[in-house]
Amino acid sequence: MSSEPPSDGPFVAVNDACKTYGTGPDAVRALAHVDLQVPRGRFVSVIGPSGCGKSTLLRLIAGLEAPDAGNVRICGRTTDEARAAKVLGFVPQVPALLPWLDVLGNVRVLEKVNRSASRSEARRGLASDPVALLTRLGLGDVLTRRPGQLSGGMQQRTALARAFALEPDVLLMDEPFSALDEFTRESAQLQLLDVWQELRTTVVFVTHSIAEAVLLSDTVVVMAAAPGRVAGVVDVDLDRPRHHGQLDTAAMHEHEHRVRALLETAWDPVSGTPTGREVA
Ligand SMILES: Nc1ncnc2c1ncn2[C@@H]1O[C@H](COP(=O)(O)OP(=O)(O)OP(=O)(O)O)[C@@H](O)[C@H]1O
Repeated sequence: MSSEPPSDGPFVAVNDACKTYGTGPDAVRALAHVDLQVPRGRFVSVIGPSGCGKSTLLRLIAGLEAPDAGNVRICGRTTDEARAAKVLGFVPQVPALLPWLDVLGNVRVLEKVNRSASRSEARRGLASDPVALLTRLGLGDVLTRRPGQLSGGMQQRTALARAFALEPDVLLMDEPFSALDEFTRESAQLQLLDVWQELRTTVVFVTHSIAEAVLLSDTVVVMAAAPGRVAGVVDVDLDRPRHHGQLDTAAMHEHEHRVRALLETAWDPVSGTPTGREVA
């Protein structure tokens, strides 16, 4: 089966997806009629208050859970078909590294079993060279260290390298930098941008950070809670390649302001509760 997407249409499409956990008075509407379209090669972030359904949305795209209504298509396929074709990669909040393997071993371990068949035939530059990939992510000096000998930032960058090395068509990331301190986080963002700029993998990235979402993304999808829904979308037309020098520019602040304004339409930042206002 070819991994090439249809020439038209989005690469990742979430169509009118609904997901409710539980029943009766305890039911939680985690997602209510959510639509999301991600074109090929785009970096899309999903941001929103705690409990608005970001992780649920990612799990639906990953095929780890099924929507109650609506559907998800990856490159025209169902999520089951996409998983069978190994076109989906996932970077969780907590990196799941194998403690008995060193950094290089952790990146190489899944290569043969998990790389999608189409990719095995056409391995591409950076992703096909684990040492080069790890070096670009700032890990060239720690290739032989085990996870227990790494900082949290190093562990997460190893997990990123492993995900990119599998050359997924779609890479899903669930707050991969949330546990890192600000300084470590900034350098991890830059290294991610550097690798992504070359590989241009289609990414859906969940974050709580407005600055991170704007810096990394082509598009920021803002979600609201109770029920989980899309409050609005902000396209980020800042030049690429991106760099931290852009963080303190008027253009960056303007985009951040638009994301924050959307967040505030559906979430009261003082009480931390949903306003209940639906956003057009
Ligand atoms: N397996 C589950 N069973 C019951 N309720 C769930 C389950 N998973 C998620 N929920 C509920 O669904 C809602 C959305 O959860 P989800 O984890 O997707 O939100 P989130 O936006 O990712 O939150 P956070 O930013 O805190 O990680 C929450 O109210 C959560 O409590």
